[in-house]
Amino acid sequence: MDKDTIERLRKRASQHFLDSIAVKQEAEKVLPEAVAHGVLAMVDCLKSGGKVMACGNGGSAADAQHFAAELIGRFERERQELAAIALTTDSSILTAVGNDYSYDEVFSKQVRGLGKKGDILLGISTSGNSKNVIKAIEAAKKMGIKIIALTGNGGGKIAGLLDKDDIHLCAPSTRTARIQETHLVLLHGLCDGVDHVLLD
Ligand SMILES: O=C(CO)[C@@H](O)[C@H](O)[C@H](O)[C@H](O)COP(=O)(O)O
Ligand SMILES: [Zn+2]
Repeated sequence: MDKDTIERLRKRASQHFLDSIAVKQEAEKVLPEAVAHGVLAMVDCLKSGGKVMACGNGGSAADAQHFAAELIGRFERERQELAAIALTTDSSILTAVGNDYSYDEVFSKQVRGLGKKGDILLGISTSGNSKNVIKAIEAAKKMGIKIIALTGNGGGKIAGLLDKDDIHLCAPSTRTARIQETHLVLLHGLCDGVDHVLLD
């Protein structure tokens, strides 16, 4: 690899760090209070025997699974297992519902099948416009399930579905990668807050 190519790639990699830092600094100005509300909602839900159901597509599916793993397993400290499930992992459910109904229904049918009043739906969509996440939110709201929505891009259509009982964490960017990177900080902030309330 010639030196010019290395330098060009080094600059691009450097710019990713700088752009990511800038979005996170903006997010830090506007989102921490909503994270605090999200933490308290989750602790209330979990202490009352509820569970957190998480869903999203692509990178956000990975985020949903990452978050469920940290609640069931652990974040930074040992504690009791917490009830969380990612709706993105059962390939038989995803393929059957996607094939027989529509991909738009893959999360909403699981919400109706598994969810109960008092649970929380953690819906993750960088655009705020993924139809299967929207339908999951609509299903959850009909069942008395509170929504914590992680979005970006101004919140997209999801922003219009939420009411004052829900929690909206909208990353201040229009770029999917930057939004995803901010979502990870938000998810770790939620984990840390839950541990703090339960353990300290
Ligand atoms: O990770 C990436 C791009 O960074 C992709 O896999 C991305 O998550 C997918 O295109 C998703 O389908 C986007 O959906 P959403 O975040 O707009 O709801
Ligand atoms: Zn990505």
